[in-house]
Amino acid sequence: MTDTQTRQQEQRHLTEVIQQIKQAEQKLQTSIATAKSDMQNIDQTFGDDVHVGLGDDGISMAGALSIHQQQQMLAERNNAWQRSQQQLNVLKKLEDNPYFARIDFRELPAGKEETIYIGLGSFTDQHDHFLVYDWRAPISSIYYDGDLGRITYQTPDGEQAVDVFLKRQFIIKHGQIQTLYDTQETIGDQMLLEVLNEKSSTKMKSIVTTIQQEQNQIIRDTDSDLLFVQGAAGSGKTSAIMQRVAYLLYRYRKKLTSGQVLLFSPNMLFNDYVSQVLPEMGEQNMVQMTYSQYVARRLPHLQLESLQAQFETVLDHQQAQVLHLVIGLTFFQLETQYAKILATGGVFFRDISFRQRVLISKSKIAEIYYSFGPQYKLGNRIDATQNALLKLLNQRINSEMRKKWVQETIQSLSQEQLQALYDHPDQEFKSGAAEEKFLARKIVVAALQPVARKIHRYNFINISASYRQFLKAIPQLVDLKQFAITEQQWQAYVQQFEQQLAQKQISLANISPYLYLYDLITGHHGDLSMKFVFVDEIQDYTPFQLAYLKYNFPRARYTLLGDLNQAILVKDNAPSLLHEIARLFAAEKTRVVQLTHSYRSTKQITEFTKHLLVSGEKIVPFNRPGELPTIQITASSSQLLAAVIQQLKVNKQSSYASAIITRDLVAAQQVQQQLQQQSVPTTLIKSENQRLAAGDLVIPAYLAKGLEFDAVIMWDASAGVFDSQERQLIYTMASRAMHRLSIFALRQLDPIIAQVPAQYSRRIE
Ligand SMILES: Nc1ncnc2c1ncn2[C@@H]1O[C@H](COP(=O)(O)OP(=O)(O)OP(=O)(O)O)[C@@H](O)[C@H]1O
Repeated sequence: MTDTQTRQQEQRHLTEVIQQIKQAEQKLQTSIATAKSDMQNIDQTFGDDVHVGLGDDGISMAGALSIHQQQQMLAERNNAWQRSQQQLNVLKKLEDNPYFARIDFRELPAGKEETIYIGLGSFTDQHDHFLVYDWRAPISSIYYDGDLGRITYQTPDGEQAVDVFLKRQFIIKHGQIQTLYDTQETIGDQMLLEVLNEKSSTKMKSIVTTIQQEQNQIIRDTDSDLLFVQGAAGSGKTSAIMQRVAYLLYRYRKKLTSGQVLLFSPNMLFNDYVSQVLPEMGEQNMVQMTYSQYVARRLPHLQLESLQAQFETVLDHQQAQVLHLVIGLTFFQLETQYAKILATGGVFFRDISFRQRVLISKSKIAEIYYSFGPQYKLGNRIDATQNALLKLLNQRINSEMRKKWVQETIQSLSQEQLQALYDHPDQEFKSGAAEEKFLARKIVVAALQPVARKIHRYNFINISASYRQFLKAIPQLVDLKQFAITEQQWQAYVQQFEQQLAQKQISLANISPYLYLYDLITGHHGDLSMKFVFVDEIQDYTPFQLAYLKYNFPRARYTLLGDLNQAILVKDNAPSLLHEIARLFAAEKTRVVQLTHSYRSTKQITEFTKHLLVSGEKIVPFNRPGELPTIQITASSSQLLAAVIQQLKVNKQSSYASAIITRDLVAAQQVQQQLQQQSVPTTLIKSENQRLAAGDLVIPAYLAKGLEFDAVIMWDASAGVFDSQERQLIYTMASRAMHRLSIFALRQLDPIIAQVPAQYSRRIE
């Protein structure tokens, strides 16, 4: 067959499939219309384009949504009508672009020839014959996993071998074939090149048509309890997460809901950035939050150190040593062991007060708590204490009823309020005294309600005193010398913690051990319903945090993704992180995957950025040609500004949106102001609670994490701006660029950038 004939034939097939899809759509629409009239309310509350946690009035709203709330919202949307609506949405997408690949194969040893088409979702005709296979169906993996010839894939009944003799890829737009390629390779480079050449957008896209073999391993892994993915910048880690969630929702449909999948993301901007990927694939978003949100939500009265402060805090050597202990796995284990000691002492309590009087004193509570024998576990002990306290509270009702305030309250009530207290109108009493007693009891019980609620919520535990006690006990629990810390240094740390707490502040390093102690005392078992937990940018987590996450979601399987070369918050700790995490999981259930290919940037940019690293040689650029990154060193600040303005213009001419990335927030604010004075409009991204805007941005490095831009302008990469520890920060900034990277410095270039061999960049004089 000639190329033209092939194309015509494929177009005919396409048109035929689209026709059938349209018919199916009509049918579904009719049945939805009927169901819809029954379910008006749900329709209004949970419209299909409500993305979880991302209301139109700003992302900050999502900050208030707890995991539980997000889960509920997702569950409620999971009703039959919503599912039909979802199906319809998938059909609408298929109508435009039903499939992106065709595979011809024969099942081995002796099957007959078959042709299948693969698309975003499955579609069958009236006879249940598959016209399009979902990309997540078992058979579809042969598209991603191998070349032509013998390939095996996993079916529910075990491994199946096939002989593949045609692999065809399509680019279809609005029902028309734009391009088709027959390919020998796993996924043709040409198709990938077309996709990667596209312009950036404020929302991440799905990569379903061009998933690479090494990425497919991650997406379809169902065996590991811990899947650890180390991948270079731009290697598709985040993309793989999104595809993996979609895959898991398909693979375990009916057993797994999107409310049982949780993604910890680096910041809220990132949540917004990835918010469209799953809906685009016809799936609901999973629960998403940042680690800070997760922990801070539990301590609303304390102020948690901000992302900016965390990034900008500079520690001296001694402080860093101490911190090293506090964020480590050893500390987690120490605390776990410490819980055993708590059965004999070390838990502190608060007085239970009522109307400015102590009702049950802390010493009384301690006496009750420690009256239970050693056989009581901490969780049981606190519950037994709670019961005893509630009983005591009950006993107080009678004596309280005789108090003056009760009489005064009764007298102050209006007739209406009084009536409301009776069990029913015209309630009879033996005597006036009996009636008075009845009313007094009602008043007292109502007034004690908040006290009972506090007891139910364990408000009688003094967690800060208990935690302080734990910190003070540390020198007895561990040999500080092993951590190169003196006892004095440790005391200084404890003192600093106390001072912060007195001001109602807590650092990110302390909040997790603080909460963990509370959990141990209360016997909190974590969220057993969460089945999959994803953590992106794992290099910015501490081993303690990861151990604590595992404690909180004990039944979940974990996918942890990161790039140890991009550790910008937890400096120094990255190399040992993998080692420490591995200790939390059984070795046979742990899988480590390395992604070495980098797709985001042009070959020239990746070649340049990998030389910023000490051992970046393992990074393999994708062969997408572009310009060399440029470096321009100016003699004065005004020249620097003028050069950047010029670069913005040049980028605009190439239809590139630019991101000016600065080292920190102060620099970003200054740049934006200077640009404003020159009437150059840019959007300053200064907080993670903002949304990404189209057009040119100014953004500090720690907020640019995980994002990408057509053109990156690295602002002020002059000597002295970055310290020698900030190689990874520079790498993160530069590796955000997809098509163009321009570096600007004042007078002298930063030494880390200066040591990149000259052939990888172009100097502009
Ligand atoms: N298989 C693929 N097909 C098409 N595009 C891809 C593929 N893999 C990755 N990309 C593209 O490469 C870019 C980088 O991907 P992604 O953001 O997932 O990488 P990452 O590893 O999370 O990067 P970083 O660690 O630097 O944030 C994105 O634009 C993504 O769409």
